[in-house]
Amino acid sequence: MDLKGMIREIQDFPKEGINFKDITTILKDGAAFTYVIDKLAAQLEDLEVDVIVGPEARGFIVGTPVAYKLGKAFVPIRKPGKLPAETVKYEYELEYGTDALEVHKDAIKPGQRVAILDDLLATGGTVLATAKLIEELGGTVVSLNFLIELTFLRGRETLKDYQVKTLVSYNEE
Ligand SMILES: O=P(O)(O)OC[C@H]1O[C@H](OP(=O)(O)OP(=O)(O)O)[C@H](O)[C@@H]1O
Ligand SMILES: Nc1ncnc2[nH]cnc12
Repeated sequence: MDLKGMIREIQDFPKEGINFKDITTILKDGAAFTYVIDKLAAQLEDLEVDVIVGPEARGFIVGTPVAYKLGKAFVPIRKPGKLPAETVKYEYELEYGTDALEVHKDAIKPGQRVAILDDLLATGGTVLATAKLIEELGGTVVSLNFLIELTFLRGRETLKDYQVKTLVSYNEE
């Protein structure tokens, strides 16, 4: 499956200088979407994962079907003010700005084994923040899995303490 050929690239979105990788062109193709979810799920088969965690919003798109396929729990990580119960918060930087993420305090039981899923690894800030939130709750992050990696942004260096797996990589903007 030529995933790279199916990912649409939009220059200067959401601001000048960013070459946006648009996965909606994969999502709207049932066979391609199924292929991606099956591949991401297969990477987790031997890791005895208890919980799949995904950051808003595109982490939900890849995380929830993988959790369903593996028969595992899903925990959403959300932008501030969206989760209704008591939360913990972590602030982080993105390729284009800064943001913060939250998780419910009771979302993870201490000792649970967690895989974090997202569509794209850029600087690694989003998923590092997600991993820190999980660890603050006592979870163990056993894998970070992405559809796309922008290698030139060196996210793997930010995430050097973790196992990182990706399906498609871009070596230059
Ligand atoms: O590795 P990083 O530099 O952190 O960048 C990657 C993150 O950026 C995008 O999300 P975005 O914050 O644009 O939010 P969205 O999923 O709601 O579109 C993407 O879905 C990743 O979560
Ligand atoms: N270049 C990019 N394309 C799509 N999503 C992103 N998130 C951060 N950088 C991105």
